[in-house]
Amino acid sequence: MISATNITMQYPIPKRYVEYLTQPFQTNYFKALKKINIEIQSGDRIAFLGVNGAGKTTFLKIIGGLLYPSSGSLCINGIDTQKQNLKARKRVGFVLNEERSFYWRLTGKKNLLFFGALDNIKGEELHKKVEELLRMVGLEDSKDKIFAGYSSGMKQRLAIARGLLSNPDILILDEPTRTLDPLSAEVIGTIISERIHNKKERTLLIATHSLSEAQILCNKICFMKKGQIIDYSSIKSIISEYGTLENYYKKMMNDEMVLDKVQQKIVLQ
Ligand SMILES: Nc1ncnc2c1ncn2[C@@H]1O[C@H](COP(=O)(O)OP(=O)(O)OP(=O)(O)O)[C@@H](O)[C@H]1O
Repeated sequence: MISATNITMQYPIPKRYVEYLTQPFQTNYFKALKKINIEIQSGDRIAFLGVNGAGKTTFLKIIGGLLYPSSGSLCINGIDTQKQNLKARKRVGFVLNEERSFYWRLTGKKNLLFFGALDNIKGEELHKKVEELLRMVGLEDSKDKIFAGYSSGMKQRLAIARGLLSNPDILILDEPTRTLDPLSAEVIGTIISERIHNKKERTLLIATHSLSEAQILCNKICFMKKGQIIDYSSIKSIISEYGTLENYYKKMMNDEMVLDKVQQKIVLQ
């Protein structure tokens, strides 16, 4: 179980920008997360939705132990990610949507061997694990190609394999199909639903802007707005109330637009 209690995240604003802000907005910090409280049950598959800048990636990085919150606590199966960071991080695999962290001149297989060794997996066990993961993500025939020669879809599949090296209970995927064409996106979706979730009752946390991806891969929605969770519901209950995820999303967005207009009016008057 993942348990977040009063998680707040403040990013520093560089001094040179602060002087352009007018009172009452003049502050040295930007609050990206505001008192987040949530309990996520093991085995749940949750889509994090919300507009750009809502705080999804920041919150997922805190769950993954890649960022420490400014205040509050985050526990994974009772392990506090700040007090026992390494132990908690072992339970979580993180698939970021960026390629820079791989070694471009190494083959896909050698990249996985390198990251596996960093995870302290050794010898025969490491080789077996890497071969198994390459098969799982359908890269067994391209494992000896250098990473630079991979397509975006192949790079993303390798990133998923890397996220699974430590056999984590929780897999976090940040916009896993953002840069992919529809067919490559479908392949990733199939890998996630048929080979990753089904294999082990893994908890999946997926930040996405694709409602169809959310509906196919997940059973719950966590809707974020301006650093807060404004809704956490099962997709079943959303569909029975709103008919479609699109209607639900529009309702959430309309509320936001109405709120923004009200705030604009207040500022303008
Ligand atoms: N390292 C950072 N330093 C300063 N501000 C940051 C940093 N990272 C994120 N932010 C700010 O925090 C807010 C939340 O960002 P975050 O990336 O978590 O949102 P998001 O919901 O994942 O957005 P997107 O859908 O665009 O990925 C944004 O306003 C962003 O500009």
